[in-house]
Amino acid sequence: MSDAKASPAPVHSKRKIQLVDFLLQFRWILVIFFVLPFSCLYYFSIYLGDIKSERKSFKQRQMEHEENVKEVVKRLGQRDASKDGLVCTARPPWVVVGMRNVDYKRARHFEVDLSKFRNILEIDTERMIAKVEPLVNMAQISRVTVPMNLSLAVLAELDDLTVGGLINGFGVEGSSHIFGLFSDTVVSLEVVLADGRVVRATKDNEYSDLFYAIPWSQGTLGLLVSAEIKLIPVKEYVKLTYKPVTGNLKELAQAYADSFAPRDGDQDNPSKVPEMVEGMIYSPTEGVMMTGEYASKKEAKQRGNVINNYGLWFKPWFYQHAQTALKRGEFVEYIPTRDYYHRHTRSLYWEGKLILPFGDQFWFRFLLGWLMPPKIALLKATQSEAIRNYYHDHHVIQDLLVPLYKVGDCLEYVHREMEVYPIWLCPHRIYKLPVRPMIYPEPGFEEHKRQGDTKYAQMYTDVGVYYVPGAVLRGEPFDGTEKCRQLELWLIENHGFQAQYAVTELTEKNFWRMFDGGLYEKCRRKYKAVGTFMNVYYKSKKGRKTEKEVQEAEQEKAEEESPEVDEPAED
Ligand SMILES: NC(=O)C1=CN([C@@H]2O[C@H](COP(=O)(O)OP(=O)(O)OC[C@H]3O[C@@H](n4cnc5c(N)ncnc54)[C@H](OP(=O)(O)O)[C@@H]3O)[C@@H](O)[C@H]2O)C=CC1
Ligand SMILES: C=C(/C=C/[C@@H](C)[C@H]1CC[C@H]2C3=CC=C4C[C@@H](O)CC[C@]4(C)[C@H]3CC[C@]12C)C(C)C
Repeated sequence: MSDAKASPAPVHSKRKIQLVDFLLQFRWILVIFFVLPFSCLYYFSIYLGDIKSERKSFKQRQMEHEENVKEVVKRLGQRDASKDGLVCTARPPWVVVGMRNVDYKRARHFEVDLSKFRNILEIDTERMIAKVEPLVNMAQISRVTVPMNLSLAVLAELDDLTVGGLINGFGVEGSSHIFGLFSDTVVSLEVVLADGRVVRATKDNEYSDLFYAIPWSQGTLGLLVSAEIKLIPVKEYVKLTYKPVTGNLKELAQAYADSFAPRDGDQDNPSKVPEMVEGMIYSPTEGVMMTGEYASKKEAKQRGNVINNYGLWFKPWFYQHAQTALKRGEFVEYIPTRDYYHRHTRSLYWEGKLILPFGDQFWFRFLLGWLMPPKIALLKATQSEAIRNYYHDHHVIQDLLVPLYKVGDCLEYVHREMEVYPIWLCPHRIYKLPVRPMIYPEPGFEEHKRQGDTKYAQMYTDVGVYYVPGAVLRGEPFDGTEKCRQLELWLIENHGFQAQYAVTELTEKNFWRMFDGGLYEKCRRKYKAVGTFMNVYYKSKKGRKTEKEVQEAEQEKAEEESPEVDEPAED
């Protein structure tokens, strides 16, 4: 019998208005007078740091990198296992992009400061590789590579996302139906292990197990100090086609699949598969599918073509602009490539609407649009406990990774249980690998020859569900915690995965039903992470860590080491 039972029919009683409703309603005052100006200064100081970094030669950056790695090794060596806590990075909880409370950083732990690791170390145009440190963020890398007509193969959308977070967690973008997740575009990882050894892990060297185990491990196998990432050639513009679709949710899901996955299975044929894809579902009956191709400046500037300089501060928010296709019909425009990559940043997808309800109005965009977006770190630093809890209890921010053929079911589930719109759809491959990492395709998927699948990868979709649920908008009760728990069970039953930046209610048993722990545990023991780094479930679990939990985590020992696993790793 199904574990993830659908909830009973909606209760139409009214939810009591609480203090937090007022806090949210008037949050814009704090945002306009404090968060936005300080965000601007914050962004500017980061920008100055980037410029300072860019003025150094690659050689100098590499030399500094080597010194900084030595400092990390030294710091790890200073840890006294008998009294210090387990290791994690020194990034404060409020600085990170995710929704989790990062409670493990509020309990006993041993911090390693990686803040100096913010340089682009090399752009190798022959190997088509960017070597970067883990705190390099998406805005920084696109600012350097796009003018060179190069880009990371998967360039995650929000400016502030870091390479370290995207590799140790997950990253996805409109090109992921070709290249997979962010971690699939990584060529090598330079990692400081628990015992202080610095190793370079690639797909096919002696550390290939570590290479495959690091994605989704949340920094619990070692400290990443640099990564080589695949670059692709790009052009100055993206020619974007907005196609409106109507029908029921299953029909919308099919139209979305048809927008990038040829029904004849010719998924690797560039003439049939667009270079970029995303879908927006605006209601149970309406959506807009967007497909993009890189285009040269010459092509974009040809007579009759519409250029949309989307980076200009007063431009309408992207999801609203795309929605106009429902009224005006299919249209095409040329967007400068970097503006396209960061198209959802200014409005934080559509979460900006709740934070600044008039942020999308023309007068606001024109006067203050240049200050947008508020820095997520400052929003988090200034949100009270009440607002934080509100986001857990009466809001949904989740990314659901589901097989493409289940997108229709997933949309119906989300509609029935949460009624959140708009919904973001972004296809991505999950590769069949020689080993089984934490996330993996459905066993035997290739036999079904489903739309989007190839012999070597199953096509998935990131279903992004962010916003206020219908019940909450109507003033009815909504139990966010229970809805989240049910959603996670639905994902487990449907071979789906939950993005780890989002809040989770998973028990440890269910966490390891969703994610595969085989390779991860093996690497934890082989690379002596047990007893030095926290366990990924301990990091993910919601709620303050009790002293008992902290002690248990610190005392965790690899009790069932199999001899084959226990072999010391070679240098
Ligand atoms: N478009 C997209 O793909 C989007 C992705 N996201 C997700 O948001 C998350 C947050 O991003 P961000 O703020 O950049 O990352 P975080 O700083 O939140 O890092 C995420 C995890 O990775 C670990 N980590 C980060 N850097 C290192 C390192 N150098 N060595 C070892 N472990 C490391 C962190 O460990 P520790 O806890 O020790 O600090 C943490 O557990 C990402 O994981 C990403 O998946 C969110 C929005 C959009
Ligand atoms: C995963 C993706 C995108 C996700 C974004 C929509 C969310 C990622 C982090 C989210 C936020 C973090 C912290 C916040 C502070 C709160 O006070 C308000 C909400 C928010 C700004 C929140 C908003 C949604 C996110 C930006 C990709 C894969 C598309």
